[in-house]
Amino acid sequence: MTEKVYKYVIVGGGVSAGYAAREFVQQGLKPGELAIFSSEEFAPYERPTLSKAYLFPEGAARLPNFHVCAGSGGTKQPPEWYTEHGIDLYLSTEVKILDVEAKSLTTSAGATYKYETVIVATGATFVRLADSGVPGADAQGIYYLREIDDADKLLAAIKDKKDGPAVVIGGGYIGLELTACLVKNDVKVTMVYPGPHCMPRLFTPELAAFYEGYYEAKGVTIVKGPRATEFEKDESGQVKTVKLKDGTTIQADIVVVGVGAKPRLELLKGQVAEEKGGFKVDGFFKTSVPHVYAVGDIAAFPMKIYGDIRRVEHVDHARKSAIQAVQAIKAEEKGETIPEYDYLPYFYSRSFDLSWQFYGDNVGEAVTWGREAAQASSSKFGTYWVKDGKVVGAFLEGGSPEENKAIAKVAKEQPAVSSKDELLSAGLSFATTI
Ligand SMILES: Cc1cc2nc3c(=O)[nH]c(=O)nc-3n(C[C@H](O)[C@H](O)[C@H](O)COP(=O)(O)OP(=O)(O)OC[C@H]3O[C@@H](n4cnc5c(N)ncnc54)[C@H](O)[C@@H]3O)c2cc1C
Ligand SMILES: NC(=O)c1ccc[n+]([C@@H]2O[C@H](COP(=O)([O-])OP(=O)(O)OC[C@H]3O[C@@H](n4cnc5c(N)ncnc54)[C@H](O)[C@@H]3O)[C@@H](O)[C@H]2O)c1
Ligand SMILES: O=C1O[C@H]([C@@H](O)CO)C(O)=C1O
Repeated sequence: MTEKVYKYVIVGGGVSAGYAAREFVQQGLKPGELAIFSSEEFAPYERPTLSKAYLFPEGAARLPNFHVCAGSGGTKQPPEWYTEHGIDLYLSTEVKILDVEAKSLTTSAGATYKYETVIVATGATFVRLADSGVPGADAQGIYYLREIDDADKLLAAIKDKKDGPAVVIGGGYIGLELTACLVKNDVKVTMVYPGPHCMPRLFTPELAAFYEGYYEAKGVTIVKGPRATEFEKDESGQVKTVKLKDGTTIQADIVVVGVGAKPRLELLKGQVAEEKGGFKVDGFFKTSVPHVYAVGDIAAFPMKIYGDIRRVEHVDHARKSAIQAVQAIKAEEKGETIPEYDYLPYFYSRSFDLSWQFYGDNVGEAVTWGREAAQASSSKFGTYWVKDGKVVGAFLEGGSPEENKAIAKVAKEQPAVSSKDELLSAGLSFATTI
C-alpha cells in the first residue's frame, strides 16, 4: 500500500540533502511536494564539524548550532525549518528499496512511497578493518567516524579512558583531524599509517614533513610503514594492543581508524550507469535514468575544468552538486536549462592551530615556498603545482580569507609562469598580485 506520493524525494539526510532542500525552498517549493528520508535521527548537519569542534574539550559544537547551512555561512535549518516549509523529513528512516522503474521507494519499516523525481544523496561510509579480515578488529574500543552516533561513542571513550593511550590508524583526513582532537583532550596518541607520508594523495613529501613535524612536536608518535595486522583484546573483549606487520605491538585503550570511505551505492546498484566508483551523472547530476539524480560523495561527474570524470568526497562539492541538481530539475520543468556544473576542486582541513586550503589539481611539478620559515614560526607557506607552464593547483597553510580567495583564483585562471624561481621568489604574492 502506497503511503504518499511526492513530486520530489531526497534519499539521504546529510550535507547534500540539506542544501538541496534549501535550494528547493528558494525555487518556490510548495508544501507537500518534497520528502527527505534519512537513516539518521538528526536533521541534516555539517558533517565536517564531527572531526573538529564536536570533539573539542571546551566550547564543543552541538546541534542545533551546526545544522546545515551553518558551514557555508548560511541559515541553520533545525527540524522545525522543514516543517515550516511543508517538507516531510523522515528521520531514523532507512530506505531499503528504491525502484526507479516503478518510481517508488520502500523503507525498512515496509512503508512505500511514490515520487516523480528522486535525488539520491546517500554519501559514503567508512572502510572497516574487519572487512579486510584483520583479526580482533571487532574488539570493543575501536572507533570509526561518519555520523553523530559515532562521534558520541568516541567522546564517551575519551572521557572513560582519559589516561589510556590511543592508536590512530590512517594518515589521511580522519587520522590527522582526530589525532588533533584526541591530543586536545590530553590523550597520548600514536599514529600508524603506510609510507611514504601522511595525506599521500595530496601532500608532497615537503608538505607532509611540515605536518608530521608539527604533530610530533605536539607529542604524537608517528609509526610510518607497517600496517596493523592484529588487535589483541582482554577477557572482556576490550582492545588492549595493536600488533603491526613488523612485529611491533602498541598499547591501546582507544583505537581510531580512518582508512578511507566507500560510497553507499546499494540503492541504485544495477539500475543506473556507474563510473569511477560512483553513479555516472551529467553536468546537471542526472543519472542515466532521466528522473533520477545523484549528488555528493556518490556522484561521478564531469569535471569541466579538466575535461574528465571524477568523484569527490568533500563538503564544498556536496553542497554545490546538490544546488546544481535542484536548479537543473526546476529549470527543466520550465523548459529552460542552466550552465553545466563547472566545479573547481576545493579541499581543506583544520587541526590544532593549523588551517590549510587547496584548490585545483595537484598534477605537474610542485613548487613549495616559505617552508623553512614555517617550521620555525608556523607562518604561512604553500605549494603551487605547475603543468605545461601554467599553475594548475595551489595550497596555502595559514591563509587569510582574502589570501585563500587569491589561491582559488590562481587555480581557476591557471596563469602562465616563466620559471620555478619566479614562484619561489614570489611565493604568496604570485597569487595575491595576479
Ligand atoms: C568526520 C568527517 C569530517 C569531514 N570533514 C570535512 C571537511 O572538513 N572538509 C570537507 O571538504 N569534507 C569533509 N568531510 C567530507 C564531507 O562531510 C562529505 O563529503 C559530505 O558529507 C558528503 O555529503 P553527502 O550528502 O554526499 O553525504 P553525507 O553527508 O554522508 O550524507 C548521507 C546521508 O544519507 C544517509 N543514508 C545513507 N544511506 C541511506 C539510506 N539507504 N536510507 C536513508 N538514509 C541513508 C546517511 O545516514 C547520511 O545521513 C568530512 C567527512 C567526515 C565523515
Ligand atoms: N577535511 C576533509 O576534507 C575531511 C575530513 C575528514 C574526513 N573527510 C572525508 O571522510 C572520508 C574518510 O576520510 P579518511 O581520512 O578515512 O580517508 P582518506 O582516504 O583521506 O585517508 C585514508 C588513509 O588511510 C591510509 N590507509 C589505507 N589503508 C590503511 C591501513 N590498512 N592501515 C593504515 N592506513 C591505511 C591511506 O594511506 C590514507 O592515508 C573521506 O571521504 C574524506 O574525504 C574529509
Ligand atoms: O564546513 C564546515 O562546517 C563546520 C562548521 O564550520 C559549521 O558547523 C566545520 O567545522 C566545517 O569545516
